[in-house]
Amino acid sequence: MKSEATPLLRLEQIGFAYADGQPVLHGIDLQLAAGQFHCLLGRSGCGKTSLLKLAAGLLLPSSGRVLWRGEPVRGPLREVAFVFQRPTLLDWLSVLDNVLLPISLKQRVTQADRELAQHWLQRLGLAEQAQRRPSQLSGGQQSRVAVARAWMQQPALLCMDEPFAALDALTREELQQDLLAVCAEQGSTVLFVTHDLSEAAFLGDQVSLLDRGRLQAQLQVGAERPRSADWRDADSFHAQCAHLRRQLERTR
Ligand SMILES: Nc1ncnc2c1ncn2[C@@H]1O[C@H](COP(=O)(O)OP(=O)(O)OP(=O)(O)O)[C@@H](O)[C@H]1O
Repeated sequence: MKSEATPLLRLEQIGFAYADGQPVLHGIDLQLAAGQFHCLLGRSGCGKTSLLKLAAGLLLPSSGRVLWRGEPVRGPLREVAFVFQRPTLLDWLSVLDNVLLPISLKQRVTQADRELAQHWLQRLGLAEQAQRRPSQLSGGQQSRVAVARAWMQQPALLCMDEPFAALDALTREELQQDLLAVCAEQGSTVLFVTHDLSEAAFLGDQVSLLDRGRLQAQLQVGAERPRSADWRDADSFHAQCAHLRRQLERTR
């Protein structure tokens, strides 16, 4: 019998190598409880995306195991939604139909599905854009559509791979703020890849710092939720960033 304390996701001593045989990840232990926001932080090429794919069952480990609700993962997890750096929207569909895509690929779209999609578009400030094509939107708006589409799936875990990295600094901060607000409303569990330490400090409850495929440190971010935009100006936020920077500087 699984205890109440079974984490949603547990990675045990994960090692991974791609087909070319080069090891990419070594002995990673990580766990994620329901409702947590966990950031994977590290320099380019340290293995963040590979770890995210392993967590979602898109890759299988070479050694160790991934447990989802206490059960070994053997393939892609259906309860997981992904948001990538590029929004990957289909330009021959309207914004609304892009948001509905996870549903329309599986079954006939109902009126309730349309209402839910409209809800997410409205929640992310895109109500006016529903009938436009993705190419008619700004980069920030396209990222919002990708986030709305992920929420349509009502995922138990949201995996995000540098979703805001291509955006300008202010738009990125607005999206981070909106993401936190929706996560708080939904009680979402998020695994979020970034190489931006201030993004990790602002969003994460925990930050796992990766260095050349190894977990170098795991840090708790001591700030309470909800975190407002004002927190970015607070001494405690700057202290978190400075702490992460010192840890990151130890990596190469
Ligand atoms: N399909 C693949 N086949 C072989 N090696 C790969 C493949 N994908 C990634 N790698 C290698 O695995 C290592 C980790 O890559 P990964 O994309 O996980 O890092 P990352 O930290 O997400 O990088 P970035 O921040 O630049 O996106 C790199 O050395 C990369 O070259």
